[in-house]
Amino acid sequence: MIKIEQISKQYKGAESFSLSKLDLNIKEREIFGLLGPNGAGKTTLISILCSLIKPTSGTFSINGLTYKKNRKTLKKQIGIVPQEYALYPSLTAYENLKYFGSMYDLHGKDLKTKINDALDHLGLLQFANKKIDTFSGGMKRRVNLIASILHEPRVLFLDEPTVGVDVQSKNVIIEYLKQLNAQGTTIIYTSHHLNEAESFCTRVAIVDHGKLIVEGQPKTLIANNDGAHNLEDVFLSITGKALRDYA
Ligand SMILES: Nc1ncnc2c1ncn2[C@@H]1O[C@H](COP(=O)(O)OP(=O)(O)OP(=O)(O)O)[C@@H](O)[C@H]1O
Repeated sequence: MIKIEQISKQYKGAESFSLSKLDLNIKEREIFGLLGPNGAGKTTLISILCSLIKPTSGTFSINGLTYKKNRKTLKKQIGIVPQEYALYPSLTAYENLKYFGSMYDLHGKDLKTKINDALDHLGLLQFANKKIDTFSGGMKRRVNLIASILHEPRVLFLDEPTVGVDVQSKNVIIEYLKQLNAQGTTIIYTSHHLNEAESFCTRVAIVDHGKLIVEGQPKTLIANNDGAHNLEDVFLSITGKALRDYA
């Protein structure tokens, strides 16, 4: 479904490549985890796949469609949950979602039902008419997620959807994503929560220094890595223990 061929990215003015000749295939209905240390290139790859930025070289297609030729069709088929909140703080949750829905030509009763259903599923219906700036981090993450799925995308990209949220919110988010996946949505997400990725993802890729290091089912990667008991052991054995600070 997603075919990535030899994607490289060098940001303007940067000395090195943030992605280097990366190849990857993601199948329909997968829950695919992009894992890697800080600065590995995960956000860069997701941003390219969502056409927020252009690759320096290489190509990709989603469902056989490319942004160059099929921009409008593709835009309707994908949903994006960015790392930063895309919400308007002085508007209510409902007003925010109405706005995002209208960007995908959703209006009236249909939109209202979709918004209320999603708010209900994510435990937010009673807060529908409260302003976003009164919401906790976990509540904002859940509204951010709803904003990206109202148009029922076939592929959903999420950049660290459970960062900075409590365990309760995290569980609700993961369960909702599993439900979307069971209904046919392909999910590609980045995370630093390796326990979460191990149980949530059908397949993961570990990237480091802009390169794909390994990919496979979590259980296969664990079995193939001597002495590894879980995905975190695999991750540390592949990426090492050195800190990855950058500024
Ligand atoms: N706009 C930019 N201009 C220049 N360099 C950038 C830019 N955005 C990212 N980079 C660099 O590209 C590399 C990959 O960054 P990226 O944000 O894709 O990593 P990441 O794996 O998502 O990291 P994190 O886990 O910290 O979010 C880093 O070295 C980063 O400094």
